[in-house]
Amino acid sequence: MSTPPARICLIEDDEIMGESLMERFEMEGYACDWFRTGQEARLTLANKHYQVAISDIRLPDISGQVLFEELLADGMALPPFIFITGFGAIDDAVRLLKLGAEDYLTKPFQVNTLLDKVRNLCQRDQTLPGEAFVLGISSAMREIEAMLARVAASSGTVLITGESGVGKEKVARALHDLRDPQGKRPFIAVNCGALTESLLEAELFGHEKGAFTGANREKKGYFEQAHSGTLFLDEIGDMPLAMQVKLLRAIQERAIVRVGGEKPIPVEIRLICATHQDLIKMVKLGEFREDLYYRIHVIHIPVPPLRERLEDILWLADRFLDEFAAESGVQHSFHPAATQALVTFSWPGNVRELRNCIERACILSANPVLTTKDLFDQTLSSNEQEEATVGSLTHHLRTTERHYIEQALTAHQWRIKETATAIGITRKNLWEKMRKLDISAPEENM
Ligand SMILES: Nc1ncnc2c1ncn2[C@@H]1O[C@H](COP(=O)(O)OP(=O)(O)OP(=O)(O)O)[C@@H](O)[C@H]1O
Repeated sequence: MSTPPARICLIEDDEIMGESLMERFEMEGYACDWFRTGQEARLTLANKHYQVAISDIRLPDISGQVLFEELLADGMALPPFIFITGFGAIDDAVRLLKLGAEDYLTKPFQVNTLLDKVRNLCQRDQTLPGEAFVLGISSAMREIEAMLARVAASSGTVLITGESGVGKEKVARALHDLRDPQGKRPFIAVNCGALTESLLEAELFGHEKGAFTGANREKKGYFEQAHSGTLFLDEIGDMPLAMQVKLLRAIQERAIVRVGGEKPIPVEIRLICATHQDLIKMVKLGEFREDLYYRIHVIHIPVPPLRERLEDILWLADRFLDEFAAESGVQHSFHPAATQALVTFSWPGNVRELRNCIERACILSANPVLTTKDLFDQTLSSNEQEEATVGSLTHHLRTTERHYIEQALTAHQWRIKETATAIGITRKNLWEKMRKLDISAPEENM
């Protein structure tokens, strides 16, 4: 798998400066997202992984310092920040370094100096352990990756659960690849729900010549084809009860008997099962064998739905853009409003739906910058729904800002001047925000 380019978040309102930096970064092989306002950058930083962020200190809507403080207060994992300060604003820069910024440059500066710093930070990020990000950047998917690394050495049966389209097969494939990085062993995927009972047995275990009408020659089943590698049984909950007994026997005995045959054939496989169904409930209803459930449940990996791991959305979306660019030769990108819409949509069909949505937009859009309409015109039935998703984002930001300001005020005993200084805004600005966000001091502080 080729390594994706290091990603830079550039926050700069000056058109000439922004454009020339962006061009230079792209020439040097980086992927760069350029934001003109702090608010736009904030939304994306919350949901996308960058190796470096570069921000001007003076932005039209918010100071770079306030933006940085707000991001820190949101408690998210931030990339290293390099600030660009005006001449003589050393005090600002020192304050930012104390807050945790990585570095600063004073205007005018040599672009090569900035590039050196960026290069060093990107190298540092790549050397971090466990940062290969095969499945996603959310903590949930990173935990799954860490778990796969632990499980890879064993041969225990793995059960992967999760809603349809969350990437269960992708997880199974990642586990297989960990065990077989050279790609020399087979990975056989079977959808148990797609085959009838009689077909399933012959497909899984194979058949001897003459076993049934039409069996003109002997045939190896999926178990034998997967020998020395991985057999992935998707939709295991759809497997008929009679087949479940046969599967259990094959797992216990590490051998199969072909349809029409008698001789057990030993098979050495890693078995991975997956389902979107609630197997425990099925066991209680007598629809799934309890003994098989315990046999395949040795290692359980639940994959959360996409709406519960928002950080993965834009990371995946960018991967899909790169994937389709490699096919079509046209590199699309997202308009900032489209980026917001991607994050706020609930994705009931999970990663599959996200991928389809981006693929469709890449094929149909005449413009390389994809808009919300390009992505969602067919998914959302009306403008009202679109407004509703954006509305919920506004609500989220308002709630976050309110919470942050209330916390800062409480920490400073509701003293306006101190709080305003601490969060890097003027007293007037703080009063305005309090009025806008409907924040008032508790009675004991009045
Ligand atoms: N981490 C990921 N990175 C890239 N693509 C992904 C990832 N996860 C899922 N996908 C893509 O999303 C689609 C659905 O993934 P997958 O088939 O693995 O889901 P699933 O949970 O097994 O679905 P189902 O329950 O329907 O079998 C596929 O096109 C897959 O390539």
